[in-house]
Parts: sequence; structure tokens; C-alpha cells
Amino acid sequence: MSGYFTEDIGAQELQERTAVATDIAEAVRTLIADTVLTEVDASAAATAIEHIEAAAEILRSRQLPDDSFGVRFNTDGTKRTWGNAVIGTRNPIAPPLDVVFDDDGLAWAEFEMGPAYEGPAGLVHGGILAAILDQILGSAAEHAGAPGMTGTLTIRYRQGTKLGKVRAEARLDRVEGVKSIAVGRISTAEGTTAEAEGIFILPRWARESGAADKIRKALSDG
Ligand SMILES: CCCCCCCCCCCC(=O)SCCNC(=O)CCNC(=O)[C@H](O)C(C)(C)COP(=O)(O)OP(=O)(O)OC[C@H]1O[C@@H](n2cnc3c(N)ncnc32)[C@H](O)[C@@H]1OP(=O)(O)O
Repeated sequence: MSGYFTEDIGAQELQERTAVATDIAEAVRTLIADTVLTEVDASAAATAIEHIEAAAEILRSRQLPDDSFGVRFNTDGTKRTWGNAVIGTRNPIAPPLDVVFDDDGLAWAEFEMGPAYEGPAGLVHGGILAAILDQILGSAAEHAGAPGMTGTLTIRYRQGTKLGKVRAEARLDRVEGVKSIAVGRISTAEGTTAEAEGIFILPRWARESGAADKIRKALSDG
């Protein structure tokens, strides 16, 4: 099971690491939006690039040995998926979604979709919406105790999703053997913009290694 780790990080250190990760990711997220919108000339851009490269060098001075963050289970029962492209605390590409799990099984998140996520003019890219739906449906299934990898994701885009405040929600609909079927939607102030159904399959390697129990027990903190 490569890419999965077990760690023993104390509460205070975890809090500090979370703050650092959140701050760096947010700064880079802002940088991405600024990059999309900037109209500076070549000389100003060259200066900006020098600063960006200097910042990158600082970040590279101490890094994980692998090419991915992976999934990191902590001894306190939490798990970190900070590299995740949708919920990753340390991933500036992620909006990120801070998923809330209600007692009735609804998983939901409200977040901002800025200029970095544009597809059609002023609207969120359909592939980005697919990623968000994939994640929130998968998270709902996982939180309900029926985790799996996406086998099939079906999306119906009903109307454009305007950049700005967006809500995503999902719930586990049913379990059929190793398949968990989750349903969900994206909405804005204008109502539902996309609906999805996903089939999440507990992969053979997880069925055979007992990893599924570990994943079921760990609470994700993004
Ligand atoms: C634990 C991690 C948690 C991780 C939890 C994380 C939640 C995060 C959400 C983010 C989700 C992602 O991005 S996941 C990343 C994107 N997805 C992937 O990379 C998946 C790539 N595909 C695969 O790894 C594999 O094809 C699987 C796991 C989907 C299936 O492989 P398998 O486990 O060997 O399946 P197999 O025994 O043949 O079939 C089992 C049952 O599933 C059905 N089935 C097989 N493939 C499909 C399919 N694509 N769509 C529908 N149904 C399918 C079969 O008919 C069978 O039904 P029956 O006879 O039993 O009726």
C-alpha cells in the first residue's frame, strides 16, 4: 500500500503544521489568482518571477522525500490528505473544500471559486466541478463507512456555475456489495447547477489487505 503512512504527531505540533500549511497554500492560491488577472509589463513580470523563484527555493530547502504527500494516518485517529487536489490543506490548487458531515449523512462544503477555476467566461470549468463532485461524493461514502475509489461518475450539468460562492453536497445513497453509490449536487445562489451520481468501489487490494477498516476508522481533516 504505497503512499500510505502512519505518524505520531502531537496535538500542538499538528496545529502548528496545519497553520503553516494553510498559510502557504492560501498565499500561493492568491498568487495564482493574481497571475490570471495581472496586466503588468515584461519588466515587472520578470521581477515578480525572481521573487517567485526565490520563494520556491525556500520551500524546496526542506521537502518530503517522495513525489506526493500521500495519505498520513496519525495515532490520534485522524488522517491527513494535504496533497489532495480538492480538499488538500497544503494544496493551493484545491479551493479547498472544508467538508462538514451532518448527523443525517449529508456531506457539504461552501467555498469560493475564483478566477483560477474559469472555463466558459465567468463560469466554473466543468472538469473542476467534476473533481469537486468526485471528492464530495467519495467523502460522503467514506464517512458513511463505505469507502471506495471512483469507478464511474455521472454528471448532469444543468446550468452554468458562476464564479464566486459555491456549495457542494452529497450523501451515500446505497451500498451494493463492494460498490457504494453516492449522489450529490453543486449549487449557487441561482440554484442547482450540476447533479451527480458516483459508483465508488472498494478496490481489490483494500478488500484483501484489511486497509478498508483503517480508512473507515480514520477521520479526515483534509
Ligand atoms: C479504499 C480507498 C478509499 C479512498 C477514499 C477516498 C475518497 C476520495 C474521493 C476521491 C476519489 C478519487 O479521485 S478516486 C481516483 C479515480 N479513480 C481511480 O483511479 C480508480 C481506477 N480504477 C480502479 O482502481 C479499479 O478499476 C476499481 C477499484 C474501480 C475496480 O477494480 P476492482 O476492485 O478490481 O474491481 P472488480 O473486483 O473487478 O469489480 C468489483 C465490482 O465493481 C464493478 N466495477 C468494476 N469497475 C467498475 C467501474 N469502473 N464502474 C462501475 N462498476 C465497476 C464490477 O462489475 C464488480 O461489481 P459486482 O460484480 O460486485 O456487482
